Amino acid sequence: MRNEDIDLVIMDCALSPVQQRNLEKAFFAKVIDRTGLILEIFGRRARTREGTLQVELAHLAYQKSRLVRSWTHLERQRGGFGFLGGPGETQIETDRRLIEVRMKRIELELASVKRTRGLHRKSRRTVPYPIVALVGYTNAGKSTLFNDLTQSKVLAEDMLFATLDPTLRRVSLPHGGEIILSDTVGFISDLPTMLVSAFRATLEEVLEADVILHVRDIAHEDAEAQLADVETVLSQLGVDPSGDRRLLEVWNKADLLDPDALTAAQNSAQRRSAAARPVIIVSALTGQGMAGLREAIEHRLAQGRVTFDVSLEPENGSGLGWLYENTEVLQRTTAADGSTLLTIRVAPERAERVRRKFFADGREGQASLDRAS
Ligand SMILES: Nc1nc2c(ncn2[C@@H]2O[C@H](COP(=O)(O)OP(=O)(O)OP(=O)(O)O)[C@@H](O)[C@H]2O)c(=O)[nH]1
Ligand SMILES: [Mg+2]
Repeated sequence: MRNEDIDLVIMDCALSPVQQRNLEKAFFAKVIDRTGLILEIFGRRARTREGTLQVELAHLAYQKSRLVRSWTHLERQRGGFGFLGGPGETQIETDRRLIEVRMKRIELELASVKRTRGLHRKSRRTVPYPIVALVGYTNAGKSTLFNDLTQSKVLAEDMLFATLDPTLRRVSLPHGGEIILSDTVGFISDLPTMLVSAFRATLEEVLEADVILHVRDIAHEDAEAQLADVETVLSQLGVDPSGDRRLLEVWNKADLLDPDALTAAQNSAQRRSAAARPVIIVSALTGQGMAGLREAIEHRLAQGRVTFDVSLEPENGSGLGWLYENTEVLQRTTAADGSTLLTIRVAPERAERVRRKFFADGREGQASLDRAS
């Protein structure tokens, strides 16, 4: 190894600090493990305050876990004399406390950054745009898809974790509905749990989304394994991959499939969609299938939404304003007597407010539930 002029060895597994040290001695080169590498990449990609803080938190959690491990190792060496303590132990205890203090501080700062973002989200929520979140394995094409849908230029690169910070944009759907699309960090197999928890704040966007697009690189040789990995992370976050009705699978990079593979994919997508687990096949690069994706998002959002026909007195300007601000106005006409007739649509959780505000006399017959499925 010495002769090969190698500076860095990356092990695709987890290493204990002792293993790492022994390997460094043997290789005469710096050695890092899988988590160390992921942290390194994350550190380079972080752009926003939130991203930087999350990476730092993950780094500290990593360091702390390694202190614990070497501490038990020392314990074992000392056998039954642990109660005597020792210089090594004291040092490690101090280090650990210092790390904990810093982690606490970062968590507080993260909470405040997140609160500000939460406020933003809340003000966004009063504008009734549903949120559509992109999730998927790193390099699956989420950002490319995001750029196509939003006509913007978020960094999309053939590299791991090109996206680290959440990015939000507004998108218009074919029938005029608007959504907020959210691009986010990609997943990877064996994503260390400390990274998942450090990035929880970012990934929580996903939990609040109205539709979750799971973007898959369907041409990748490990497509099935990546599917399993992403579903594991989703479960860790509290999204049930097989039961959550908000999930839509997007099979991306269809342009890379040969005709036979494409036909096979189309057939299995059809079967899945018949079983109410819709799959949309696209190529974010060529644009193939993207119109279908937009429609599928729209369709999914319409599910469970309640449509009302509301009639407003001509002088009820505030009611009109409220409806435009809080609901999706599908149609508006003026009746002969000057009153305004509106057809509006709202998410199920808003339907009650509309009822109370405009149907106090209990004319429930005017609401109808969309049953598109
Ligand atoms: N051939 C082909 N390449 C694609 C397609 N979509 C994305 N790519 C390429 O795949 C690579 C990764 O795309 P990104 O959009 O950065 O992937 P991502 O999922 O955002 O990746 P991370 O942010 O790293 O998690 C880029 O080189 C894209 O050009 C597609 O439909 N077809
Ligand atoms: Mg990306």
